Amino acid sequence: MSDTLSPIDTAKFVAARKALDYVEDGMKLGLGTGSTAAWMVRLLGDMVREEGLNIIGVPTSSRTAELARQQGIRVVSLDEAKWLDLTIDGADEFDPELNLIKGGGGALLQEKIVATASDQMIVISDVSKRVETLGHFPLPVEVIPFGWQTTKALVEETLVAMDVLGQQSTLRMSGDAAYVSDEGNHIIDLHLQRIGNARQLALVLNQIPGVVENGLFIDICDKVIIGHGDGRVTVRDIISGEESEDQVEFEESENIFADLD
Ligand SMILES: O=C(CO)[C@H](O)[C@H](O)COP(=O)(O)O
Repeated sequence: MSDTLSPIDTAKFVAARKALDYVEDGMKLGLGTGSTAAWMVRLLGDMVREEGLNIIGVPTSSRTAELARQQGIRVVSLDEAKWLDLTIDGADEFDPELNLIKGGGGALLQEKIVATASDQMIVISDVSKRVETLGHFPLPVEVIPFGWQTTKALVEETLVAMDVLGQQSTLRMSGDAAYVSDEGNHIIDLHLQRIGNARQLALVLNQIPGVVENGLFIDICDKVIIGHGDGRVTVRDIISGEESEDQVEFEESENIFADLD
């Protein structure tokens, strides 16, 4: 990877960096999954080492657990932590109400459980994920392997009955085999283009036998930190309605991307 950050990497980096302003000593933190969240975990590791913070992390995937441990962050299960102060995670899309599509990285089930068990969820994202209406990004639906083809057919029938635009669904693959989540499930991606009523769709999908969870996060996210390619961040809080802007300064020499795989 080049030593110079691309605008998209800069945007993700500054969003991740800004999120750490909300981390306090003694917090129990939900640690998200994906490239933006991975950079947040790396920066959090630096903070824990340099400032000696007493932080407990609950990862939302085996990948994040491994990274957090490598970074010297104390990792516990959600059952051990019970309730979290804050979860910081990425997203595939967010709308003006801060409803989200998540699960592009296949970790939506643990991500939703962890975010819901937190006092606050902050999403960190580059500006490209901001949409007026959710649905351009394929909506992931996690299903149990038993009878997954029947579940897929039922999901498609449901989309037709709800008159949702675009009713195609595909089984997510990992090479030649079906993708298997950390919980041993498969993922069906729904290619919808536009989700008119995300709240209703989220509820209806979870009524279908075989569906474990869907990637619509409704009323879960409290704040979004949007990174821009020039180092600016916009912070939007859904509860206060406030929006603020800041500039995150960093040296190219601290390019944490340079040693990523
Ligand atoms: O939901 C997720 C993983 O299941 C990720 O948060 C989402 O896919 C965004 O990833 P990235 O930060 O790499 O763009």
